[in-house]
Amino acid sequence: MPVNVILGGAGKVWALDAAIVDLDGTMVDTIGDFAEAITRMLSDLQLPLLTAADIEHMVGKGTEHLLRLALAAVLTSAGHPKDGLAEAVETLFPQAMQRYMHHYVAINGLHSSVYDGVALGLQALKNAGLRLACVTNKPLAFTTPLLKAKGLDGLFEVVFGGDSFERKKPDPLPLLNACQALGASPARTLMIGDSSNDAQAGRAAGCPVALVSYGYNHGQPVDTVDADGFVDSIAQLRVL
Ligand SMILES: O=C(O)COP(=O)(O)O
Ligand SMILES: [Mg+2]
Repeated sequence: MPVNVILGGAGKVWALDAAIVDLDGTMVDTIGDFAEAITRMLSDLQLPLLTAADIEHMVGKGTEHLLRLALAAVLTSAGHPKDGLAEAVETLFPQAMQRYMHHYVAINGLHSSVYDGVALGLQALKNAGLRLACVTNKPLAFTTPLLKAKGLDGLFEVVFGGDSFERKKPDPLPLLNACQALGASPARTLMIGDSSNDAQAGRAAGCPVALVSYGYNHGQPVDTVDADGFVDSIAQLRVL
């Protein structure tokens, strides 16, 4: 029996069997973790530092993308011309990645917190009969311990990271694989995320999409993103 869920205030009712939930910016505010690991990495490379606000705009498309944007920003601020910037980023990239991974594992979860309504809202969806998966672009080695540290691991039947498959969100592949793992059809699996990245992946997979209003969305207002509903808290996804 599908579960009827309303996506937001005036939202339409969706008959659902499952939900896929994004991690960074949707369940956990992890900007503090990203900022700490990037600061330590940039210090190791003796490069200028970035603010947490700068970093917030760069999160959501996986670690490689984040590090390339961070390196390009600091090289530019240090006066590097646009010409040859991409090559300079690639030269620094392997060492940046090595230092970043080293630091992130040490601080994972220490500078981050679960958003209001996440545990309550997801538990209500699960109690109503929805099967839950977590699909994030965060590396799986950081995802599993973070979910556990924040007491969210027991909610999910399956958890996939940015390195679990050949392609990451916004590609639909991780969502389609999650639907398959849950034995649910995409049309009856809700994608819950915070960004256009999640919405695009959801649309391409054929999943309905609900976005939270408080996440990162690459520094853009989230209400302009094509989605089926918007909520200020996951607890606002109401089961009928
Ligand atoms: O880009 C990341 O590392 C994480 O992003 P996500 O959890 O929002 O998918
Ligand atoms: Mg996100």
